[in-house]
Amino acid sequence: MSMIEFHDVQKYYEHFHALIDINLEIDKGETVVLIGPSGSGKSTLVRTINGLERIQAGKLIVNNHDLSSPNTNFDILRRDVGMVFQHFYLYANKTVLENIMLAPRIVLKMPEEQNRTEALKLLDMVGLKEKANNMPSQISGGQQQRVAIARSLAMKPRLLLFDEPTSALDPEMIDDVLQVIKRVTSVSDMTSLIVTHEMGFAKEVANRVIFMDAGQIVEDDQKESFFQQPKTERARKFLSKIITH
Ligand SMILES: Nc1ncnc2c1ncn2[C@@H]1O[C@H](COP(=O)(O)OP(=O)(O)OP(=O)(O)O)[C@@H](O)[C@H]1O
Repeated sequence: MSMIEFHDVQKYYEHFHALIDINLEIDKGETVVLIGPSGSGKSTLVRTINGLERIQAGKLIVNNHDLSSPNTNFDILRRDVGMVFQHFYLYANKTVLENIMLAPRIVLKMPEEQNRTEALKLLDMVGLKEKANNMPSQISGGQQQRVAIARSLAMKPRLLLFDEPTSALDPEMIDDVLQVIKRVTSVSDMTSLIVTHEMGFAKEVANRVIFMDAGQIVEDDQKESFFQQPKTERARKFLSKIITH
């Protein structure tokens, strides 16, 4: 069963053709990593999936919602589609625990006790239970990003999108966040699409790798084949330039 289907999708920013003939199908439960040079369209592609960017042509189906239709209800779509951004956007005037409990309380009308229990469980999962009553400004950037991940999970998304979740972090914070993402994507039956520049992480966590260049999907392959034998010269060049670890 598909979670995401792109059929001949085109996206323009004014006259700039940012996504060109995108055809892509991602099944429920897959963990897909999206890589490619800066400006190749990775963020744009991910942002079309929850309607932060609209497409101009083609068909885009996400969790059975047709995003190419003018009648799409994005509020309903976004209940099932979480997103973790480069910057964490926590509510600065609310505690870590309150940040996690807010959306389930308001959107899902979850009873308070259940909400608190589940939020604490999620904080435990991201290794931050002892920070529940701290304010976001009292924890590190890496810890804030782990709270943002817990906050997304609190809505029990079917699909979780990550847009360069570690690129705003100090190097020593990156590993903890990547380990949390790895844990989250391996224990649940959620579908995940992750834009990252961390190749070591992509090798560890992905089932499948999509490589974009200049607005197009150039390769779409199982992780092993992509990293061992990229099919195109563009992907070979990209892989030879980046530092792997
Ligand atoms: N709002 C916008 N208006 C006009 N052009 C845009 C807009 N957003 C992105 N672009 C352009 O679209 C192209 C793709 O951008 P996008 O951010 O999707 O690339 P990316 O692969 O995510 O890059 P990076 O790895 O640097 O984040 C770039 O050339 C960018 O300048």
